[in-house]
Amino acid sequence: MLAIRQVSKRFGPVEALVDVDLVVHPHEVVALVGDNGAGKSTLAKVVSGVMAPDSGVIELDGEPVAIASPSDAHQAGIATVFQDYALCENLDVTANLFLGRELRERSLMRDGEMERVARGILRVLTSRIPSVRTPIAHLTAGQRQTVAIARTLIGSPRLVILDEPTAALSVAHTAEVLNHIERLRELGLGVVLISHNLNDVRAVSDRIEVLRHGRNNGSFDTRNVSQEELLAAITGATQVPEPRPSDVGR
Ligand SMILES: Nc1ncnc2c1ncn2[C@@H]1O[C@H](COP(=O)(O)OP(=O)(O)OP(=O)(O)O)[C@@H](O)[C@H]1O
Repeated sequence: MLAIRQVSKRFGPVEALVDVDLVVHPHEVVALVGDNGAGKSTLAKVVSGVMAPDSGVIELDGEPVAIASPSDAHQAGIATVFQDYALCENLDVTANLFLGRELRERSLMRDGEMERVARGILRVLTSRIPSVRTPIAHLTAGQRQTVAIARTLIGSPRLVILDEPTAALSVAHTAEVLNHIERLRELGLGVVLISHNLNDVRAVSDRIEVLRHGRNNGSFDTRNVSQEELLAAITGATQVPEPRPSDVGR
């Protein structure tokens, strides 16, 4: 569905991305991992139209597409949840889901219809948010992440990119968000999960792509990769053998 080919992006002397490739299929969760500064967020921003790459091609269904703005990405069916969630605290769940894309009939907002759709989306995600009329300010961090993910489903996306969705969450809320990611896959979407948490990545992804210093540094089937292989790809280290007892103190 999505293919990123040979994408590069530089910030002055910093090579944030160098000839990066990434492919995502429908019904697939691809985890994008790498150390701080590896280029993960830059790649997410390029695919979501927040910043333009210096070179490279983005293809959807095998056809090159120009994603020059977030609105282009939205039109192409690409939705992204960034780390700050970008929710309005004073507005309720429904208003946040439809922010800037409100359903209207002539000039009147179709509140009832928006509420119905909001409830439907939260049901699909098996969310535990009690009411779609609750203001965001009254929600837990986990529930806010749920709303941010639910918002991606307005407008029927094909690909959802989640940038560190569990970074600020408790164990229970993390489990809930991982469950939402599984639901997105069941719905047939492609998901790119950017995460530092290898437990989360292992729990929910089908494939793991490693970035290191802005370059591809390994592609693994989640079921078959060992923790050591993953860490070696992330850190760039080759396997260091354990010191033998006879070496200790030398
Ligand atoms: N707007 C910018 N201006 C200058 N340098 C930037 C900018 N955005 C990112 N960089 C640099 O590009 C490189 C890649 O950054 P990026 O944020 O994509 O990495 P990351 O893998 O997402 O890291 P983290 O896990 O810490 O979020 C880093 O060296 C970073 O300092």
